[in-house]
Amino acid sequence: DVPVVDIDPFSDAFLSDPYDAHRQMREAGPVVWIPAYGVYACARHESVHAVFNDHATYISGAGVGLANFNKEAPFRPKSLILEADPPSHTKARAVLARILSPKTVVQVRATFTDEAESLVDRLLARQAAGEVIDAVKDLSEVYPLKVFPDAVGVGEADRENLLLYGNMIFNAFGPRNERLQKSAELVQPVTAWIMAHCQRENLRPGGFGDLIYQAADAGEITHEEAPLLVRSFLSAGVDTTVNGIGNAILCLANHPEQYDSLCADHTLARPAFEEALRFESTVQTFFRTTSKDTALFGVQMPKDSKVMTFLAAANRDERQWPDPDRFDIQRRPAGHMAFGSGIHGCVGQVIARLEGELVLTALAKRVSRIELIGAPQRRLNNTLRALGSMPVRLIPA
Ligand code: HEM
Ligand SMILES: O=C(O)c1ccc(C2CC2)cc1
Repeated sequence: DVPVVDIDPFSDAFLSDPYDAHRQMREAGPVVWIPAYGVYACARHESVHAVFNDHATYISGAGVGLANFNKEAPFRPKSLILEADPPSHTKARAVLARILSPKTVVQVRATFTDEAESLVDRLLARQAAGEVIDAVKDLSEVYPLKVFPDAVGVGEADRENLLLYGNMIFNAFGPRNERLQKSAELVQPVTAWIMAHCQRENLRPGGFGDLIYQAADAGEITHEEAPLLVRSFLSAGVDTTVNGIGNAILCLANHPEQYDSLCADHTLARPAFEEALRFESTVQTFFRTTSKDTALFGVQMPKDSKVMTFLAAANRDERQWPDPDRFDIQRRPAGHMAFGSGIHGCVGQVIARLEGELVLTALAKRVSRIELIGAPQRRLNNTLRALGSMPVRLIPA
C-alpha cells in the first residue's frame, strides 16, 4: 500500500529548505501519503506530469489548493480558469490565451525592453551615489509591477496592493495556518482595491483588461465573467514574475561562472531564466482532486481525495535530469514543471519568459558581476519560493 512520509510541507523549516524532504518523497515512491494533512503527494517528474495531464481524473474545479471546495467554501469566489474544468474552462482559457499570445509579446517587447534597461541604469546611478541596492525591493519587485499592470491597463497608484494580494492568494492555496491568517488581515481593503481595478471603467482602453471586456462585447464570455478574468491577471501576473526574476538573480549571484557565460553571450538570457525556473520553481506546489476512485502508479485513491503535486521536486528529479542539483544555464530544461503542464499549463508563460529574458539581458549588458552583500532574506509563503530582500553590489561592466 501507499508509502507514508512524515513531513509538514507548510512548516517554516520545510519552506526554507525543502530539498531533502523532496528527495525523501521521491525515494519513497511515485505516490506517497502525507498524514499531516491527509493528502496523497507526487514528487517525481513522472507522477506530477501524469496528474497534470489527466484533467478528467484530477480536476481543478474543487480547488487547486489544500481546501476541497466540495467540503468548504473557497477563500474567494472561484477563478473561472484556474479553478475550473472543461467545458467552462475552455472558453475562458481561449480568451486569455489570445491576449497573452506570442503576437502580444511582439507588440510589448520594445516597451518592456526600455523599462528593463532604464531601471538598471537608474540602479547603477543610485549605487554610484552611495546607495546599497536591494535586488528584490529595487529590481525584482519593481519591474513586473511596472510593465504588467501598465499592459493590463491598471492605474499607477497603490500598485503595492498587487504584491499584498498575490502574497495572500498564494498563501490561501495552503492550510489556514498562521502565515495565511497574517496575510488575510489585509484581505478586505486589498480585495476591494483589486476588484475595483477589474471594472472596465478603471482599465485603460486597449489594455489586456479591456480586451477581456471586448471579448464579452463579442459574446465569447459574459460581462459578468469579465471582471473575474481580469482578477486572474492581477492574481497570477505579478507575484509569480516578481519571484521568478528574484530567484533567477539569486541563482546567478550564487553561480558567478554562469553569470560570466551570460555576459559573454546574451542569447543565454532566456535559457538562464528557464533553468532558474527549473532549479528554484517559483510556484512550488499545486493540488488536484480525484473525480472518481482511481489508481496512480499502483496506489489506490478514493474519489474526492486531494493530490499534492510538488512541481519543485519534479524539477530536481534525478530520474529526469542529469545532475539535477546543478544550476547550469546551458542545460535547456525542456519538460520542466515550473509552468505546470496540460490544459492548465501557464497561460501567461510567454509574458513571464519575456520579463525574465529582458531583465537578465539588461543586467548582462551593464553589470559584470552581481555580488551578494550579506545573506538574502526569504519571504516564506505556503506556495511560492519567494525572497524578501537581497542587498547586492552591481559591479558595472
Ligand atoms: C515565473 C512566472 C510564472 C510562473 C512560475 C507561473 C506558474 C504557473 C503554473 C504552475 C500554473 C498551473 C496552475 C495549475 O496547473 O493549476 C499557471 C497557470 C496560470 N498562470 Fe502562470 N505562472 C507565471 C506567470 C504568469 C503570468 C505573467 C500570468 C499572466 C497573467 C500568469 C497567469 C496564469 C493563469 C491565468 C493560469 C491558469 C491557467 C489555467 O488554469 O488554464 N502566470 N502558472
Ligand atoms: O486565475 C487566477 O486567479 C490564478 C491565480 C493564481 C495562479 C497561479 C499559478 C500562477 C493562476 C491563476
